[in-house]
Amino acid sequence: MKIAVLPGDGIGPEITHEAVKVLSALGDSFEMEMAQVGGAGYAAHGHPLPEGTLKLAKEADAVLFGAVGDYQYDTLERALRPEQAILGLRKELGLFANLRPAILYPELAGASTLKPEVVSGLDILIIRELTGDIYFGKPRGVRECPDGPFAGQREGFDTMRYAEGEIRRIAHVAFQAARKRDRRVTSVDKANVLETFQFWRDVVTSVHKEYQDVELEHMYVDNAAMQLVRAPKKFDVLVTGNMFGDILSDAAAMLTGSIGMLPSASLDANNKGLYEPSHGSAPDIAGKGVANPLATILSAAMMLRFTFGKTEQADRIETAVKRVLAQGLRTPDIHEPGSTKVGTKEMGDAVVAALG
Ligand SMILES: NC(=O)C1=CN([C@@H]2O[C@H](COP(=O)(O)OP(=O)(O)OC[C@H]3O[C@@H](n4cnc5c(N)ncnc54)[C@H](O)[C@@H]3O)[C@@H](O)[C@H]2O)C=CC1
Ligand SMILES: CC(C)CC(=O)C(=O)O
Ligand SMILES: [Mg+2]
Repeated sequence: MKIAVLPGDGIGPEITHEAVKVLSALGDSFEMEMAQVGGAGYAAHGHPLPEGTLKLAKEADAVLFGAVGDYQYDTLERALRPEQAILGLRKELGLFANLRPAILYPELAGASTLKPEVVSGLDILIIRELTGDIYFGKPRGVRECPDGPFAGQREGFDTMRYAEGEIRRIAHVAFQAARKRDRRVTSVDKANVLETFQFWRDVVTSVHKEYQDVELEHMYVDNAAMQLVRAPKKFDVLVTGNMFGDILSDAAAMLTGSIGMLPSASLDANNKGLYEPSHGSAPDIAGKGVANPLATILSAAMMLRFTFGKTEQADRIETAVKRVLAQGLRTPDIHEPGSTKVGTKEMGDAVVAALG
């Protein structure tokens, strides 16, 4: 059981350290090897995804990832920016299915920015396609605008595209996940405007024929964004493209109390995966010891469940997280009167102590 640990930038090293601590406390024999990635990879090796890091990620059974990105690298040419590391890993490892469960722990009902009755009992699963869409489509760039009122000026452009097979495989993931839950899938698109997403809707509808025991509804992304804050509990499984999923999952994170609570699993066709919190490197709080490590710790639990099939160990971590929340421990991102404020390390220590 080899795990490649890639802490990355900003709060990445702090939160990953806590997740490693929790994994090490389980009493299993994981082989964990660390490597630099993102801005740290660029600083050490001149590339955000150094060859050795990619090799390690490919050889390992799973990857535990922190986050990448820092303002100081924002002016580098795009190919060298830290974010290319996570995009490159997703593509190189074929991690097309991103599972982002948004669960509101009862102890945090008062911490959400939404009213408790809107969010209490929330348990939805956002499934985001992760290796296609406008994030990867080519051509892209800045060129001379060929026509129209701005002809001759510079224009920026990207390409949105999805191949049928890409849509089919993520639709299968969504329907199969729904079978283990409430058997309802909402496919989110923008079929009223975009060719790519009319095609998405048609293909999802066709895959649905194999899953007649699962209810399928289609929803435009603007409405989905509204429904997520109006009545989020109406959703069960939400499946969507790379960009819409990126945006909607950050919005869903706030239903759970904080972006620091939302874990994720990025899986290939064989459940080999990369596990990372849904948030970024949070440079604004990096190095202060206040980042919430729970999304990363819960991502490690997802790793045990999906890649290693260690359900009991995954349950142990999730139960420990519930226990520390029940003890009233909160990192500062979660505003709750009467709670006990702790830092990143104290939260990690508390989870270890609560493993039982
Ligand atoms: N997978 C990845 O590695 C991702 C990397 N990024 C990168 O991260 C950098 C910062 O991006 P932002 O847009 O600011 O998004 P972000 O998710 O890093 O931060 C947004 C806000 O949430 C807070 N936050 C995030 N995680 C937290 C945690 N665990 N505990 C407490 N507070 C937390 C931050 O302090 C900030 O106020 C950029 O360079 C961006 O490209 C962004 C998203 C994903
Ligand atoms: C840095 C981006 C490429 C990724 C992102 O925002 C995400 O995966 O949520
Ligand atoms: Mg994002």
